[in-house]
Amino acid sequence: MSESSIHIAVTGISGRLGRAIATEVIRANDLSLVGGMVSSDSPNLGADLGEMCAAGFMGIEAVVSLEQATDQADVLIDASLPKVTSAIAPRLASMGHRALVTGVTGLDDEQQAALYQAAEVIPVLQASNFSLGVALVERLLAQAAKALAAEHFDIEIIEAHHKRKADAPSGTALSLGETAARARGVDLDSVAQFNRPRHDGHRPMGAIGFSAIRGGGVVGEHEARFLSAFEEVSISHKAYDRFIFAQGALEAARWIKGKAPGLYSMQDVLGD
Ligand SMILES: NC(=O)C1=CN([C@@H]2O[C@H](COP(=O)(O)OP(=O)(O)OC[C@H]3O[C@@H](n4cnc5c(N)ncnc54)[C@H](OP(=O)(O)O)[C@@H]3O)[C@@H](O)[C@H]2O)C=CC1
Ligand SMILES: O=C(O)C1=N[C@H](C(=O)O)C[C@H](O)C1
Repeated sequence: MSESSIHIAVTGISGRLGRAIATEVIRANDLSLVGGMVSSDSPNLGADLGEMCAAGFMGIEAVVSLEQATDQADVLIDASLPKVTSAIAPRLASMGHRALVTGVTGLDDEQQAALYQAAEVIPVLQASNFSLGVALVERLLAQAAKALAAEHFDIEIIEAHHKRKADAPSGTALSLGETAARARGVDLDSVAQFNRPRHDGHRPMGAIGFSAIRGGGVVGEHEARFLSAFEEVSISHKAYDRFIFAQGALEAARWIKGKAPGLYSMQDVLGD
Protein backbone atom coordinates (compact mmCIF):
# COMPACT_ATOMS: atom_id res chain seq x y z
CA MET A 1 0.00 0.00 0.00
CA SER A 2 1.48 3.33 -1.07
CA GLU A 3 1.54 6.14 1.53
CA SER A 4 0.58 8.73 -1.09
CA SER A 5 -2.45 6.81 -2.38
CA ILE A 6 -6.02 7.56 -1.31
CA HIS A 7 -7.11 4.90 1.17
CA ILE A 8 -10.56 3.48 0.47
CA ALA A 9 -12.90 1.31 2.54
CA VAL A 10 -16.12 -0.14 1.09
CA THR A 11 -19.40 -0.99 2.85
CA GLY A 12 -21.50 -3.65 1.15
CA ILE A 13 -18.30 -5.00 -0.37
CA SER A 14 -19.80 -8.44 -1.03
CA GLY A 15 -22.72 -7.02 -3.06
CA ARG A 16 -22.93 -6.43 -6.82
CA LEU A 17 -21.90 -2.76 -6.70
CA GLY A 18 -19.55 -3.04 -3.71
CA ARG A 19 -17.54 -5.82 -5.30
CA ALA A 20 -17.30 -3.93 -8.62
CA ILE A 21 -16.01 -0.86 -6.77
CA ALA A 22 -13.50 -2.82 -4.66
CA THR A 23 -12.20 -4.56 -7.79
CA GLU A 24 -11.56 -1.23 -9.52
CA VAL A 25 -9.94 0.24 -6.37
CA ILE A 26 -7.50 -2.68 -6.32
CA ARG A 27 -6.70 -2.06 -10.02
CA ALA A 28 -6.18 1.71 -9.63
CA ASN A 29 -2.61 2.95 -9.17
CA ASP A 30 -3.56 5.95 -7.05
CA LEU A 31 -5.97 4.19 -4.65
CA SER A 32 -5.53 1.49 -1.99
CA LEU A 33 -8.25 -0.77 -0.64
CA VAL A 34 -7.80 -0.75 3.14
CA GLY A 35 -11.08 -2.14 4.49
CA GLY A 36 -14.36 -3.83 3.66
CA MET A 37 -17.51 -4.06 5.75
CA VAL A 38 -20.12 -6.82 5.52
CA SER A 39 -23.19 -7.81 7.56
CA SER A 40 -22.86 -10.02 10.63
CA ASP A 41 -24.53 -12.91 8.77
CA SER A 42 -22.60 -12.45 5.55
CA PRO A 43 -21.11 -15.58 3.97
CA ASN A 44 -18.11 -13.35 3.23
CA LEU A 45 -17.42 -12.37 6.84
CA GLY A 46 -13.69 -12.98 7.39
CA ALA A 47 -13.02 -13.49 3.67
CA ASP A 48 -9.91 -11.93 2.16
CA LEU A 49 -10.84 -8.77 0.22
CA GLY A 50 -8.43 -9.51 -2.63
CA GLU A 51 -9.73 -13.04 -3.03
CA MET A 52 -13.33 -11.78 -2.97
CA CYS A 53 -12.44 -9.60 -5.96
CA ALA A 54 -10.53 -12.36 -7.78
CA ALA A 55 -7.37 -10.26 -7.37
CA GLY A 56 -5.29 -12.60 -5.22
CA PHE A 57 -4.62 -12.67 -1.47
CA MET A 58 -4.34 -9.21 0.14
CA GLY A 59 -4.23 -10.05 3.84
CA ILE A 60 -7.22 -7.84 4.71
CA GLU A 61 -10.42 -9.49 5.97
CA ALA A 62 -14.04 -8.41 5.48
CA VAL A 63 -15.29 -7.23 8.88
CA VAL A 64 -18.56 -6.22 10.58
CA SER A 65 -17.13 -3.27 12.49
CA LEU A 66 -17.26 0.14 10.79
CA GLU A 67 -14.43 1.35 13.01
CA GLN A 68 -12.22 -1.57 11.98
CA ALA A 69 -13.11 -1.29 8.28
CA THR A 70 -12.37 2.46 8.16
CA ASP A 71 -9.43 2.58 10.57
CA GLN A 72 -6.92 3.33 7.77
CA ALA A 73 -9.39 4.95 5.34
CA ASP A 74 -9.55 8.46 3.89
CA VAL A 75 -12.84 7.79 2.10
CA LEU A 76 -15.61 5.28 2.75
CA ILE A 77 -17.53 4.24 -0.38
CA ASP A 78 -20.92 2.91 0.64
CA ALA A 79 -22.69 0.32 -1.53
CA SER A 80 -24.85 -1.34 1.12
CA LEU A 81 -28.51 -0.83 2.07
CA PRO A 82 -30.52 2.25 3.16
CA LYS A 83 -30.69 1.16 6.81
CA VAL A 84 -26.93 0.58 6.85
CA THR A 85 -26.21 3.94 5.16
CA SER A 86 -28.29 5.84 7.74
CA ALA A 87 -26.63 3.96 10.59
CA ILE A 88 -23.03 4.44 9.46
CA ALA A 89 -23.30 8.12 8.41
CA PRO A 90 -23.58 9.56 11.96
CA ARG A 91 -20.96 7.15 13.27
CA LEU A 92 -18.53 8.15 10.54
CA ALA A 93 -19.27 11.82 11.27
CA SER A 94 -18.52 11.30 14.95
CA MET A 95 -15.17 9.74 14.01
CA GLY A 96 -14.21 13.01 12.34
CA HIS A 97 -12.03 13.33 9.31
CA ARG A 98 -13.13 10.65 6.81
CA ALA A 99 -15.29 11.44 3.78
CA LEU A 100 -18.35 9.42 2.76
CA VAL A 101 -19.35 8.61 -0.83
CA THR A 102 -22.66 6.77 -1.00
CA GLY A 103 -24.47 5.29 -3.97
CA VAL A 104 -27.22 3.61 -2.01
CA THR A 105 -30.77 4.36 -3.23
CA GLY A 106 -34.22 3.95 -1.73
CA LEU A 107 -33.60 5.97 1.46
CA ASP A 108 -36.75 7.17 3.27
CA ASP A 109 -36.97 10.71 4.70
CA GLU A 110 -35.55 9.74 8.08
CA GLN A 111 -32.63 7.88 6.51
CA GLN A 112 -31.98 10.83 4.21
CA ALA A 113 -31.99 13.18 7.23
CA ALA A 114 -29.15 11.13 8.74
CA LEU A 115 -27.05 11.91 5.65
CA TYR A 116 -27.87 15.62 5.79
CA GLN A 117 -26.77 15.71 9.43
CA ALA A 118 -23.54 13.87 8.72
CA ALA A 119 -22.82 16.35 5.90
CA GLU A 120 -22.70 19.14 8.47
CA VAL A 121 -19.62 17.50 9.98
CA ILE A 122 -17.85 15.60 7.17
CA PRO A 123 -17.86 15.78 3.36
CA VAL A 124 -20.60 13.51 1.96
CA LEU A 125 -21.18 12.80 -1.72
CA GLN A 126 -24.52 11.18 -2.52
CA ALA A 127 -25.16 9.81 -6.00
CA SER A 128 -28.16 7.79 -7.11
CA ASN A 129 -26.03 6.99 -10.16
CA PHE A 130 -22.22 7.14 -10.28
CA SER A 131 -22.09 7.24 -14.09
CA LEU A 132 -20.73 10.54 -15.40
CA GLY A 133 -22.88 9.89 -18.49
CA VAL A 134 -25.98 10.04 -16.28
CA ALA A 135 -24.68 13.25 -14.66
CA LEU A 136 -24.59 14.74 -18.16
CA VAL A 137 -28.08 13.38 -18.90
CA GLU A 138 -29.34 15.30 -15.85
CA ARG A 139 -28.02 18.55 -17.30
CA LEU A 140 -29.60 17.88 -20.70
CA LEU A 141 -32.85 16.99 -19.00
CA ALA A 142 -32.93 20.26 -17.04
CA GLN A 143 -32.41 22.16 -20.29
CA ALA A 144 -35.16 20.22 -22.05
CA ALA A 145 -37.63 20.52 -19.16
CA LYS A 146 -37.13 24.28 -19.11
CA ALA A 147 -37.45 24.69 -22.89
CA LEU A 148 -40.36 22.30 -23.51
CA ALA A 149 -43.35 23.78 -21.67
CA ALA A 150 -45.66 21.64 -19.55
CA GLU A 151 -48.65 22.93 -21.60
CA HIS A 152 -47.35 21.02 -24.63
CA PHE A 153 -44.91 18.38 -23.43
CA ASP A 154 -45.69 15.54 -21.02
CA ILE A 155 -42.70 14.04 -19.21
CA GLU A 156 -42.52 10.27 -18.69
CA ILE A 157 -39.50 8.64 -17.04
CA ILE A 158 -39.00 4.98 -17.80
CA GLU A 159 -36.38 2.75 -16.20
CA ALA A 160 -35.40 -0.92 -16.42
CA HIS A 161 -33.25 -2.94 -13.99
CA HIS A 162 -32.31 -6.51 -13.06
CA LYS A 163 -34.77 -8.61 -11.09
CA ARG A 164 -32.85 -8.41 -7.82
CA LYS A 165 -33.14 -4.64 -7.49
CA ALA A 166 -34.83 -3.78 -4.18
CA ASP A 167 -36.28 -0.31 -4.84
CA ALA A 168 -38.62 1.13 -7.47
CA PRO A 169 -38.61 3.51 -9.12
CA SER A 170 -34.83 3.64 -9.21
CA GLY A 171 -32.93 6.35 -7.38
CA THR A 172 -31.79 7.67 -10.75
CA ALA A 173 -35.36 7.90 -12.08
CA LEU A 174 -36.35 9.89 -8.98
CA SER A 175 -33.32 12.17 -9.35
CA LEU A 176 -34.20 12.77 -13.01
CA GLY A 177 -37.78 13.53 -11.96
CA GLU A 178 -36.57 15.99 -9.33
CA THR A 179 -34.30 17.67 -11.88
CA ALA A 180 -37.16 18.04 -14.38
CA ALA A 181 -39.58 19.32 -11.73
CA ARG A 182 -37.03 21.85 -10.42
CA ALA A 183 -36.39 23.09 -13.98
CA ARG A 184 -40.15 23.64 -14.35
CA GLY A 185 -40.34 25.39 -10.98
CA VAL A 186 -42.56 22.79 -9.33
CA ASP A 187 -42.20 20.34 -6.47
CA LEU A 188 -41.88 16.73 -7.67
CA ASP A 189 -44.22 15.46 -4.93
CA SER A 190 -47.03 17.60 -6.32
CA VAL A 191 -46.72 16.32 -9.92
CA ALA A 192 -45.32 12.76 -9.67
CA GLN A 193 -47.49 9.88 -10.89
CA PHE A 194 -46.09 6.55 -9.76
CA ASN A 195 -48.63 3.81 -10.06
CA ARG A 196 -51.37 4.22 -12.58
CA PRO A 197 -54.39 2.04 -11.85
CA ARG A 198 -56.07 0.44 -14.85
CA HIS A 199 -58.82 3.09 -15.09
CA ASP A 200 -57.12 6.33 -14.27
CA GLY A 201 -58.87 8.90 -16.46
CA HIS A 202 -56.95 11.73 -18.11
CA ARG A 203 -53.33 12.62 -17.55
CA PRO A 204 -53.10 15.87 -15.54
CA MET A 205 -51.15 18.65 -17.28
CA GLY A 206 -47.62 18.96 -15.87
CA ALA A 207 -47.57 15.45 -14.40
CA ILE A 208 -44.24 13.61 -14.37
CA GLY A 209 -44.90 9.89 -14.80
CA PHE A 210 -42.67 7.00 -13.70
CA SER A 211 -42.60 3.45 -15.04
CA ALA A 212 -40.30 0.71 -13.77
CA ILE A 213 -39.47 -2.60 -15.46
CA ARG A 214 -37.71 -5.39 -13.54
CA GLY A 215 -36.25 -8.52 -15.11
CA GLY A 216 -33.21 -10.59 -15.96
CA GLY A 217 -29.82 -8.99 -15.64
CA VAL A 218 -30.48 -5.46 -16.95
CA VAL A 219 -27.68 -3.31 -15.47
CA GLY A 220 -29.55 0.00 -15.65
CA GLU A 221 -31.55 1.85 -18.32
CA HIS A 222 -33.19 5.26 -18.02
CA GLU A 223 -35.19 7.28 -20.51
CA ALA A 224 -36.92 10.63 -20.12
CA ARG A 225 -39.55 11.13 -22.85
CA PHE A 226 -40.99 14.57 -23.62
CA LEU A 227 -44.20 13.84 -25.51
CA SER A 228 -46.28 16.44 -27.36
CA ALA A 229 -49.21 15.93 -29.71
CA PHE A 230 -46.89 16.36 -32.70
CA GLU A 231 -43.36 15.34 -31.74
CA GLU A 232 -41.22 13.68 -29.10
CA VAL A 233 -37.83 14.47 -27.56
CA SER A 234 -36.16 11.64 -25.72
CA ILE A 235 -33.03 11.61 -23.54
CA SER A 236 -31.72 8.23 -22.50
CA HIS A 237 -28.85 6.34 -20.93
CA LYS A 238 -27.97 2.64 -20.85
CA ALA A 239 -25.33 1.15 -18.58
CA TYR A 240 -23.87 -2.00 -20.16
CA ASP A 241 -21.64 -2.92 -17.22
CA ARG A 242 -21.40 -2.11 -13.45
CA PHE A 243 -17.80 -1.16 -14.21
CA ILE A 244 -19.16 2.27 -15.20
CA PHE A 245 -20.66 2.83 -11.72
CA ALA A 246 -17.42 1.67 -10.09
CA GLN A 247 -15.37 4.08 -12.22
CA GLY A 248 -17.66 6.96 -11.24
CA ALA A 249 -17.46 6.03 -7.55
CA LEU A 250 -13.66 6.11 -7.79
CA GLU A 251 -13.79 9.54 -9.45
CA ALA A 252 -16.06 10.72 -6.62
CA ALA A 253 -13.61 9.40 -4.00
CA ARG A 254 -10.67 11.17 -5.68
CA TRP A 255 -12.69 14.38 -5.90
CA ILE A 256 -13.99 14.43 -2.32
CA LYS A 257 -10.74 13.80 -0.45
CA GLY A 258 -9.83 16.97 1.45
CA LYS A 259 -13.11 18.78 0.71
CA ALA A 260 -14.94 20.80 3.38
CA PRO A 261 -17.97 19.29 5.15
CA GLY A 262 -21.11 19.49 2.99
CA LEU A 263 -23.38 17.47 0.74
CA TYR A 264 -22.01 17.00 -2.77
CA SER A 265 -23.20 15.25 -5.93
CA MET A 266 -21.83 13.85 -9.19
CA GLN A 267 -22.57 17.30 -10.69
CA ASP A 268 -19.67 18.59 -8.58
CA VAL A 269 -17.44 15.79 -9.87
CA LEU A 270 -18.49 16.44 -13.50
CA GLY A 271 -17.61 20.13 -13.07
CA ASP A 272 -18.45 22.98 -15.49
N1 LIG B 1 -25.19 4.94 -7.38
C1 LIG B 1 -25.00 3.99 -8.31
O1 LIG B 1 -24.40 4.22 -9.37
C2 LIG B 1 -25.54 2.63 -8.06
C3 LIG B 1 -26.28 2.40 -6.95
N2 LIG B 1 -26.70 1.14 -6.66
C4 LIG B 1 -27.37 1.00 -5.37
O2 LIG B 1 -26.46 0.38 -4.48
C5 LIG B 1 -27.16 -0.40 -3.52
C6 LIG B 1 -26.62 -1.83 -3.54
O3 LIG B 1 -26.95 -2.42 -4.77
P1 LIG B 1 -26.44 -3.88 -5.14
O4 LIG B 1 -24.96 -3.95 -4.98
O5 LIG B 1 -27.04 -4.23 -6.43
O6 LIG B 1 -27.15 -4.71 -3.99
P2 LIG B 1 -26.63 -6.03 -3.25
O7 LIG B 1 -27.80 -6.57 -2.53
O8 LIG B 1 -25.90 -6.89 -4.22
O9 LIG B 1 -25.55 -5.47 -2.21
C7 LIG B 1 -25.85 -4.90 -0.97
C8 LIG B 1 -24.97 -5.62 0.02
O10 LIG B 1 -25.02 -4.98 1.30
C9 LIG B 1 -24.52 -5.94 2.21
N3 LIG B 1 -24.88 -5.61 3.57
C10 LIG B 1 -26.03 -5.90 4.24
N4 LIG B 1 -25.97 -5.46 5.51
C11 LIG B 1 -24.73 -4.90 5.65
C12 LIG B 1 -24.05 -4.27 6.73
N5 LIG B 1 -24.61 -4.15 7.94
N6 LIG B 1 -22.81 -3.80 6.52
C13 LIG B 1 -22.21 -3.92 5.33
N7 LIG B 1 -22.81 -4.51 4.26
C14 LIG B 1 -24.04 -4.98 4.41
C15 LIG B 1 -25.07 -7.30 1.76
O11 LIG B 1 -24.06 -8.28 1.76
P3 LIG B 1 -23.56 -9.07 3.07
O12 LIG B 1 -24.77 -9.53 3.84
O13 LIG B 1 -22.74 -10.20 2.49
O14 LIG B 1 -22.72 -8.11 3.82
C16 LIG B 1 -25.42 -7.05 0.28
O15 LIG B 1 -24.74 -7.92 -0.58
C17 LIG B 1 -28.63 -0.29 -3.91
O16 LIG B 1 -29.23 0.73 -3.14
C18 LIG B 1 -28.58 0.12 -5.37
O17 LIG B 1 -29.72 0.81 -5.81
C19 LIG B 1 -26.44 0.08 -7.45
C20 LIG B 1 -25.74 0.25 -8.61
C21 LIG B 1 -25.25 1.55 -9.02
O1 LIG C 1 -29.72 -1.18 -8.18
C1 LIG C 1 -29.09 -0.99 -9.25
O2 LIG C 1 -28.61 -1.92 -9.91
C2 LIG C 1 -28.92 0.40 -9.70
N1 LIG C 1 -29.34 1.36 -8.92
C3 LIG C 1 -29.21 2.76 -9.13
C4 LIG C 1 -30.57 3.42 -9.10
O3 LIG C 1 -31.42 3.05 -8.28
O4 LIG C 1 -30.78 4.37 -9.85
C5 LIG C 1 -28.36 3.11 -10.32
C6 LIG C 1 -28.28 2.12 -11.41
O5 LIG C 1 -29.23 2.37 -12.38
C7 LIG C 1 -28.24 0.68 -10.98
